[in-house]
Amino acid sequence: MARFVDVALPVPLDQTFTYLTDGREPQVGARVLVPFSGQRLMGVVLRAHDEEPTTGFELKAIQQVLDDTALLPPELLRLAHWIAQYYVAPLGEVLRGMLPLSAEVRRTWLYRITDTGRKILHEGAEKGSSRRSRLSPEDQNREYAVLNRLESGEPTRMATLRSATGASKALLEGMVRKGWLAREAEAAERDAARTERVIVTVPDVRLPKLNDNQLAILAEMAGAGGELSAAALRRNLRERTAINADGALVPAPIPDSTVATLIRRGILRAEERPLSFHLGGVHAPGKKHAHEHTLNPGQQAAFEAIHAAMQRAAAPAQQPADASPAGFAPMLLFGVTGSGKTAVYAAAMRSALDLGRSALLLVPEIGLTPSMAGQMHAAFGHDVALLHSQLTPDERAEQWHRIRRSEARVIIGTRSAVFAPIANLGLILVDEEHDGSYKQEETPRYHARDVAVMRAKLLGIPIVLGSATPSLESWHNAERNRYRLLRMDERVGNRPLPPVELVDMREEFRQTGEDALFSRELITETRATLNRGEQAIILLNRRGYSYVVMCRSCGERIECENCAIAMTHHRPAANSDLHAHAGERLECHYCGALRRVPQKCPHCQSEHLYFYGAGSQQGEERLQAIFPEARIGRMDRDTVRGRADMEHLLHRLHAGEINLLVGTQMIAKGHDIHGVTTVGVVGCDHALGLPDFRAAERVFQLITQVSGRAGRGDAPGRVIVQTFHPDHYAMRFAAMHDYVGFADKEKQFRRPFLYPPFGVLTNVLTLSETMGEASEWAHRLGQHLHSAANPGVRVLGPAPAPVSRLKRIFRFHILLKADTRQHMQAALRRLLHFADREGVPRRNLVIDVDAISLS
Ligand SMILES: Nc1ncnc2c1ncn2[C@@H]1O[C@H](COP(=O)(O)OP(=O)(O)OP(=O)(O)O)[C@@H](O)[C@H]1O
Ligand SMILES: [Zn+2]
Repeated sequence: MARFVDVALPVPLDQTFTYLTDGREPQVGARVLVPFSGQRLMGVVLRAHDEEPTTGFELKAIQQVLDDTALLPPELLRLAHWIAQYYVAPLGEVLRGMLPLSAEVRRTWLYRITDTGRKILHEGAEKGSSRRSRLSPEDQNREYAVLNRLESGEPTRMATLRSATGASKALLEGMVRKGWLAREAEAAERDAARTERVIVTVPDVRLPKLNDNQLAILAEMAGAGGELSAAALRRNLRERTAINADGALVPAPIPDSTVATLIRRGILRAEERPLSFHLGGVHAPGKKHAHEHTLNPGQQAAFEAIHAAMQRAAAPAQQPADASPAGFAPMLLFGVTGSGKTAVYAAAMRSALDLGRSALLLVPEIGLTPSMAGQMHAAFGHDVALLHSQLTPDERAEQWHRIRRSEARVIIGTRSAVFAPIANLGLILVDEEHDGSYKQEETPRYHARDVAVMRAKLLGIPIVLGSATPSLESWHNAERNRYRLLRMDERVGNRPLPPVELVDMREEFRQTGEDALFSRELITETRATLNRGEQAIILLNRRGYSYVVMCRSCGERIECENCAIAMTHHRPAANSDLHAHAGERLECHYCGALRRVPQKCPHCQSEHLYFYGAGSQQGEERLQAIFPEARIGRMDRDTVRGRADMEHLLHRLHAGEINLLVGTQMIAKGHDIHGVTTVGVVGCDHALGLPDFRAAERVFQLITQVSGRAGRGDAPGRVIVQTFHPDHYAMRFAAMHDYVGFADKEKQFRRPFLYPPFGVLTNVLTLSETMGEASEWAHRLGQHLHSAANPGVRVLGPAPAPVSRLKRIFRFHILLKADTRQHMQAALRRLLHFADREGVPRRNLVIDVDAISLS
């Protein structure tokens, strides 16, 4: 037995820690609790050995072994090592990110009867309890009760046994010592029974005479496909609106008791379902699910390429324990908006299952695209597990263990699902691979898309990155044949991509003399759309009412007290009890700070405060004034706080209850609403001016994606983009639906400056509560970087970060660009050593490899 174990701990130090095993040798990959500078920390065992450490410190012993077997399989341990190396992140922090949350540490015991136990039970049954025992007769009876209870062989939880038999924990442990029972740890069993109430329309009932409210409920249920969680239904009924005799939209709530009446009359039915299986029911009535389509030739070709790659990967039999990268097959599925990528994903995952493998689908944010999870649920039923950030720690643990026990073989999740402990993984899909939410913005600062590629490589399996607007990084890889390019250039059903018109807002001003928010063109087109009974979407990519509050006298903007960020003005919400922050206020969108709208300028006491820059809230108000008859909905962080809000909004859109939608970039995310024919883009220009080399790429992506929402049904679509920079190449190529043209142009700008994908980028930040310290550290690191021999590395800065203060922390940064990853990693290791020597605390240093946000 090994005397020592090396443990990775979640502390910002790039090393592991050695502990004495004290006779309890945990498996590599198991979790342990250990003492660490006065605390008890959970760590993961990486190595067991007999090499006496030479540090001279007195070694401590592990306090508790939490898992009998490795919680993380070797595959994920290898991935963790890669991440720690690649992102220059402490291994313990990487591992912590891989495991379900610490709620998991509370574990339960399962007891099982042994052969000895069975023998005792049978002897007792024959002879009565005549054995010699030090126990009281009551306790002896309890022991028999326990054995009886376990006789079937089913492992049973301690709590269940205790309440069923009255046995104490000590009594059970005594039985384990005598060898009558075996005990094993099982952390997740306790959550298996979590359920929720779902309301279902009973099919084929003859309807009795119903009143208006009852009919409205049935319509609501039909709109949701005949099935809705009780909570969602209750909420939809509470917030229901109707059009009154004057044509105005008025609140028309329906009491919950009406649902109960319908259940009593056998028209609806309530069912208890395991919680994890309600995956979002937003689906337009009559619309087919992704897996129900017969693939068109473009989809079929993409599918066949993926299928063939899976078959090749499956060929060598020794996976995954001895994975060779032979089956690794990265593919970029470049399919225009509305080309039907979801159906390709569904078909590919189906064939992974047919080959006896599991499949992982990563999505940017489940809350924003509930229909993706819903589609996969429709296709794969209870084979699906969901992992996303809105789960409670217990729910998360439950899903995690379902996956680990291979009860779910189709795993859908956001960023951290890339670490799901999936056995026999055969395919990884990354939807909307360009999406910024795949990047984790705290330690370990990994990019889930890139980690997914590495996981596929370590396992030797295919991976598909899908997008209508691939990141330049992925595109570059496809161009250099590192990724196989699969293209779908056509929309399904031969639908055309919508024509995009750029409206020059400078010209608009010259002609009208007015600084209008909406151009005449957009208003005319929107009116025509609404009159035709179609739907329109307008993007206003800032939330709130006005995003700048400025003093006319001194010119100062009102900034957040905690952050170097202008505050946004919010007006009271119309139906204010729905929102956490009602009332008129200023809000910081970085730290959430609120303050009252001041009467006077805080700097010069002038009373002339000026509010400008329309956000989505103001957009909604102005649109309502222009189109009083329109049924307007708003989609932004103020109206959509969770998945239920999003589902509710989408549901009303599909049902046509909303015919004009205004919102932030949330409206651009993958929604497939067939009635939308017109899309307007207002005020995207500011993003072009941001100090970030990806600004043009982001604007191109946003315009292309939001344009992609138009014309997905039978009627053709049309897009109107208002801009002050109609000649900017991001605008021009987006208007022409020319991704390749955009990428070529963009590369010309990036290549000479060694920006990704031509170079490797790292943003190094120093953080401190005092400006002096942050600045001084940055300058010392800067000096080191400028003077050290770091071949192939260019250094920009130090300088205050674009957001120079965030949540009261001052921020300086240095940008590093390198020709190769090796050069970058060498420079970063040297930098960390230097920082360590100079006493710059690791906590105050951010090393953001492949940084996505430079602010
Ligand atoms: N073979 C097919 N025939 C007809 N319709 C199809 C077919 N495949 C998919 N569809 C439908 O086409 C629409 C668009 O599909 P989907 O949402 O998957 O597009 P997408 O490629 O993901 O687009 P985006 O990038 O804009 O999200 C959906 O309504 C889907 O049901
Ligand atoms: Zn703030």
